[in-house]
Amino acid sequence: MTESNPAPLSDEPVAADLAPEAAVAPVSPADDRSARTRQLLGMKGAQTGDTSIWKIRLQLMKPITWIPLMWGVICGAASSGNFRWTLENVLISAACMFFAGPLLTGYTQTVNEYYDREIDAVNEPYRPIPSGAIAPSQVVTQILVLLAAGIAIPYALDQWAGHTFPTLTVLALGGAFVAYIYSAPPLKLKQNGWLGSYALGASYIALPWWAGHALFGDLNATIVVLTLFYSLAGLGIAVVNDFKSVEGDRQFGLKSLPVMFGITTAAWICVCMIDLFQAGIAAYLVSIHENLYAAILLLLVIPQITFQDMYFLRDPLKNDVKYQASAQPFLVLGMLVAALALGHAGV
Ligand SMILES: C/C(=C\COP(=O)(O)OP(=O)(O)O)CCC[C@H](C)CCC[C@H](C)CCCC(C)C
Repeated sequence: MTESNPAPLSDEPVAADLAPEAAVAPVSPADDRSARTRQLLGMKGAQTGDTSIWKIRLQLMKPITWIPLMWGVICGAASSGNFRWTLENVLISAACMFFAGPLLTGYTQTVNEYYDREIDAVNEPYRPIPSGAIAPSQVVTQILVLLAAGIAIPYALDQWAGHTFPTLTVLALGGAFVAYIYSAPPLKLKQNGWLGSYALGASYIALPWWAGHALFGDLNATIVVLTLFYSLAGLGIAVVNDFKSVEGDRQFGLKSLPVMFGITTAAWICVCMIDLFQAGIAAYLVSIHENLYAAILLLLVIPQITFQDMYFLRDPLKNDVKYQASAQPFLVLGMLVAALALGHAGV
């Protein structure tokens, strides 16, 4: 069975029997605690065996992945140049972060888990659907609830902002659509390494940025183009995520960059994209005379290059998670620096 020709969508738990070893391996109490936390956050190295349906539902939504989207909203609010520290603005921003993170990213991840259940039975059999912890029909209900709430809140925020054109609602609908075609057949963008990774990078950097910007200011073409450019660095980050599943991806015909180019070349493509596109944003900041912000952004790229050299390029398969944990804080801080510069320049 290949990814391009996926299994019929039955209501049966997919593959508890494909991964019996995951359920019986003995673990120490410390390992057990860590595995449970990883399970709840939706991280690699989790364990099976949780019986609470709410914990399983949360695990499907991968809370760890909400953070970049929530951060993107903050960047957008900063780049609008209009954010003021009032209680109302803080609550409104929190509502925007809530729909971008828990609701729509939660929806995205749940859709992804649903359509990936066959391949996950090979790559990560401890995940909720392949381990049999939740039935696919329950997952579909979860997807619909998250989607409905993830559209209702931006609609309310459009009313608050007095938008004549419902920008936030349209962004949410567009994001939900991209999320769907990313994971679901027939398009399944993730099958194509370039397209899928760019969709992911843009959705994690540009879309929430646009939402935060539109909430407090006017979303204009310059911000749209710049953030789409920034998303090419996000593409590099997205590819880092593909090294862990290279064997299963190859087996299921998914053309991720590591599958297409091999581990070493793909790792170099990753780091070049991450570094060069951040540097490109810094160059733009210089061009609009935001030199201090540009210098800070470039300084934040240096530790990322260091971690690429120390961890990622030496062994991308072993050090992918370690690299992300070490380098990503600098990348996301750089996003905020760029956003503040744009807000300061009144772009
Ligand atoms: C499902 C996603 C990544 C997981 O991909 P993959 O299956 O390759 O990796 P795993 O093996 O680790 O599962 C993320 C896909 C993102 C998607 C293209 C679009 C996201 C849309 C946003 C959530 C919408 C935000 C809207 C906005 C207005 C804030």
